[in-house]
Amino acid sequence: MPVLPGLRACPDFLDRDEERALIARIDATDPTPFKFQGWTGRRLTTSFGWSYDFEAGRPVAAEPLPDWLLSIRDRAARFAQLDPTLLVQALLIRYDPGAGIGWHCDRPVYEDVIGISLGESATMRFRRRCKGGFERATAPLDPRAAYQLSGAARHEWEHSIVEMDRPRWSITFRSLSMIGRKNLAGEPISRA
Ligand SMILES: O=C(O)CCC(=O)C(=O)O
Ligand SMILES: [Fe+2]
Repeated sequence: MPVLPGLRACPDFLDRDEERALIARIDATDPTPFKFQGWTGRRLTTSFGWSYDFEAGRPVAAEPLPDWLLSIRDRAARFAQLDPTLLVQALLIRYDPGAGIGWHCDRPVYEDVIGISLGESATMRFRRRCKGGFERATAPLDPRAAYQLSGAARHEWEHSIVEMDRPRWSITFRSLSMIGRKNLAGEPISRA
C-alpha cells in the first residue's frame, strides 16, 4: 500500500473457503447491472441496508443485511475500529471481464468505507487535483484482503479500478455521514 493518509489494508481478511462461499452468495443475490442516466454498466450490483438511486440522486432503503453477511460486517467493523451497527450499507459487486469502475469519490451521505476483494487481483488508482494536473497513487487490491478509506483517501482523493480480464467481486460496507444521518432520519422504509 502506498502512503496515502486514510488508506489502510488488512491482508488475509478472508480465508479461501470464505472467499469461495461469499462469491457463491453474491452470485445468488442475482446482481443487476449498474444503471446511470440511461447508461448500463458492465458492473453488477446488489445493495443491502441502503441503496443509492443514481437516477433519483438519493439513497433509498433496501432489504436488510442478510444473516450470512453479518459476521463479515462485524469483522470489517473490528478492522475499522467501528461499532458494527454503524455499517448500515453493504454493496456487493461482480465485475465480469471487461468491467471496472470509473473515477469517483463515494457519495457524501456515506462516511466510512471498508472494501473486501474476492477473485481476480486488481489495482485501485487514486488521483487528487493539484496545480497543473493530478497527483496520483495506486494500491493493490489483493483477493481476500480488505481496505479502509477514511480521511483524505476517502474525501480528497478519487478512486477507480481499470477493467479486468477475469471476474472480480467486492463487498463494500459503509456507515452514514452526518449529512446522511440528517437526511435519512425518519425516512419511510420504502424498499428499493
Ligand atoms: O470494488 C471495489 O472494491 C470498489 C468499489 C467502489 O469504489 C464503490 O462501489 O464505490
Ligand atoms: Fe468507491
